[in-house]
Amino acid sequence: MIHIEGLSFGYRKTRLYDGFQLRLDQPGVYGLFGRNGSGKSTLLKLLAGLLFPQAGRVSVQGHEPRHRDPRLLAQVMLVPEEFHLPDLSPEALRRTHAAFYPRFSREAFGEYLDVFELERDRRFGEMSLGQKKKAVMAFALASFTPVLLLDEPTNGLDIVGRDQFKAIIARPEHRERIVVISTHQAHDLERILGHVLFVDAAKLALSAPMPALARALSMGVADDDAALAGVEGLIYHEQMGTQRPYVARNRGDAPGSVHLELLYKALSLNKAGVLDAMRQAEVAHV
Ligand SMILES: Nc1ncnc2c1ncn2[C@@H]1O[C@H](COP(=O)(O)OP(=O)(O)OP(=O)(O)O)[C@@H](O)[C@H]1O
Repeated sequence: MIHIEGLSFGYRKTRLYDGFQLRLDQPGVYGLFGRNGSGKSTLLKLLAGLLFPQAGRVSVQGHEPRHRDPRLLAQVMLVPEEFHLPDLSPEALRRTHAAFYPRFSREAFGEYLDVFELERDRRFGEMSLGQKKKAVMAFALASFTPVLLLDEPTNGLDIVGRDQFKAIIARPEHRERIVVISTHQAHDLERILGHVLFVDAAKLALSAPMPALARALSMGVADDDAALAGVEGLIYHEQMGTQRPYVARNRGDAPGSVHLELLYKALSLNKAGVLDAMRQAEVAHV
């Protein structure tokens, strides 16, 4: 469980969070979105106890991460966007670090390394950046911490690597975890996300399960301006040649399709329109 109440945090020159609230009570895969510099990585570090709130309370699995209680550290795994690894092999990493995570599965680690096509005994110093990232993610996934925080996990992975990552995270053994993924790769990850969080202007602008978004919003591509003019409840549209991808209110009973990249742009440029559609559809948000 993750509970944040009244969080304020800023760096010397940048105020990032002010009265920020967030509650994640259910297991699932949460996509954390926001513009560059909106504070996503900072939020993950606050949850992992690497940064401390200046006001308010952050609670993860019933502990305040700032105390860095070993009982919590065994339950939370953060894979930062940039990391430094000792020059070990994946197998040596397991031998030296798995003991910190009581639920770590040696068997799953081996399977994930196989999925990622990594050799257990090859040293990190001999691996490419993407291969190192896969090795660290295989370890993090196999740790089975109840809370898993991934900062831009697919950055630096090739197309096959992204698919491998999605295939692993969608496996049933991860269903009981809270997985928070900060990403700009909205389209890439939309099939595995169950819930969307959007951070904007020091607040949580949107927190909604994917099915709720599908009930409230309709997204598609109009062939031209005339077709776009026929779309009711238009919230956002853009131009791609003659085509007009759009986000509109879903006025029917059937759930619409959710394209996270379009939603991201709609939220960035017409947040009020999206939130209004959520209110009108009476689906939970924030
Ligand atoms: N150690 C630091 N010292 C001072 N300012 C920082 C520090 N780390 C981050 N910042 C600033 O805080 C803001 C938020 O940074 P953060 O990395 O959390 O954003 P982000 O949403 O993850 O960004 P991106 O999408 O670009 O990865 C940025 O303006 C950044 O310059």
